[in-house]
Amino acid sequence: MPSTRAAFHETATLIPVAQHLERVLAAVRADAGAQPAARIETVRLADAAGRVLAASVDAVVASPPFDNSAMDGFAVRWADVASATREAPVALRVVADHAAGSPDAHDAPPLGQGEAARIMTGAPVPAGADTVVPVERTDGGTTGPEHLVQVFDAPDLGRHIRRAGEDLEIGDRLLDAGTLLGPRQVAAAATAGHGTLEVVRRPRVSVVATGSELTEPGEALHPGRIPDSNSLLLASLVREAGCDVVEVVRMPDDEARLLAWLAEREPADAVVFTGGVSVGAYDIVRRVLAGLGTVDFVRVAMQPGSPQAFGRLADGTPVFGLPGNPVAVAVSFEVFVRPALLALQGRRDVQRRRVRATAALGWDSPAGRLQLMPVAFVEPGEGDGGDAEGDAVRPATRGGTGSHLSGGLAAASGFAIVPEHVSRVEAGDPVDVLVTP
Ligand SMILES: Nc1nc2c(c(=O)[nH]1)N[C@H]1C(S)=C(S)[C@@H](COP(=O)(O)OP(=O)(O)OC[C@H]3O[C@@H](n4cnc5c(N)ncnc54)[C@H](O)[C@@H]3O)O[C@H]1N2
Ligand code: MOO
Repeated sequence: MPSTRAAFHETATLIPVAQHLERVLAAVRADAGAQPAARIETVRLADAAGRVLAASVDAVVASPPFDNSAMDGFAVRWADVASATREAPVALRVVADHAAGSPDAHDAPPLGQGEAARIMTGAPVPAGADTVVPVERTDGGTTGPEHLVQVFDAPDLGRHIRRAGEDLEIGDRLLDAGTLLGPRQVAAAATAGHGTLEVVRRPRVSVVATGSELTEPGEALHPGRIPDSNSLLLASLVREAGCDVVEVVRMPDDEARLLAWLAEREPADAVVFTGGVSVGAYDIVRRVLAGLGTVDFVRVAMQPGSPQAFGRLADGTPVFGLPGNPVAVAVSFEVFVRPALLALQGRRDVQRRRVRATAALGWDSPAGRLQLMPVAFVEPGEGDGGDAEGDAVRPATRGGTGSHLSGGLAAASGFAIVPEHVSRVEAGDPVDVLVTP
């Protein structure tokens, strides 16, 4: 029977969350700075949403690229129509017709006195014209040999013309390196003249769940067994953080299996283990990785998710050892792994959005530890804090703080952050919430 004696030599020192995070971020930022060329690839704009920019992006064409009409109507010389009223309209000769996309306006002779050009929204404004009269302020123009338009009412000088470069001048900085590209950023890059962008190659991440009790989800449970939920959770969180999952492995608590996997694993930019990091007799991740001498096993002043491991495998790959309890895994990922995976991609802001909310129900928190409580947002009126201002939250798990209550994670929309010095959150107290998808 394996010994647990080593456990009794553990130091009980709790490391502050910020200190452990700093150590993790410093290590992965060093990796992100190494071999910059190998970390970059060029993608078409159509494939760029969800990627992180490797280099800043400047406008190579102006927006708009040329002066164009903001209205369907008539391009005019303002001085010709300044006096127009419904009672005394001004008649102009319609000498051209400019549709959006038509190159004609660029080459057309300048509008002369008493002349107008019919123009559609987005069409280039011809030389000589300084104002566009919307069609509603005219008789619409006549057809026939004498193309005339009656202007009933003059807009201000220069109205309804969208000037070249008023949105972006050539050379304007559009996006900074490290920006996560979404639909709006990709569309803006198209406007600014780009067809492709340089992005950071997606980090490749392996996920390994250890535990002899773990069973394929959906399969019949033999006595003592539970479904493996952590590997699914981690693989989808890894993808949500912009990475590719290269391997998802489930293995029993068997040192030989772990050593064999380490010897033949796929190359990766990071490896995330769950389970087997604590002081149990069968905690193989701890036994094997601690033996490498490059992985530290620590206790962080956090609840849940206190036991944490971080370091490097023999070939230098960063490795996380997260605890096995499912809520602890979800919290550990948010607090340490996700920021690290974003930093590996050169993202500057690696933290989730935080909102201030109100506790709808009270709960306990362990003094001396930062608590991350999975919470659900409650509808106004639901729960005790119904009259509180702003969003209200309640613990998502039915039983409170237990880190095995993974079913309750289904209701969570974030994690309330309870500071170390607080031992009880009362209904009505303000709490900061990390908002997660
Ligand atoms: N004597 C002590 N025992 C424990 C301590 C301690 O300080 N002293 N810490 C407890 C805390 S807190 C945590 S967290 C766990 C961490 O232990 P391990 O990382 O070694 O995790 P396991 O023992 O392998 O598993 C813990 C728990 O989680 C379940 N589990 C594991 N993997 C999965 C998975 N893939 N899917 C779903 N559930 C999983 C596992 O069955 C256990 O119930 O240690 C405490 N004990
Ligand atoms: O640290 Mo454990 O993660 O509380 O369950």
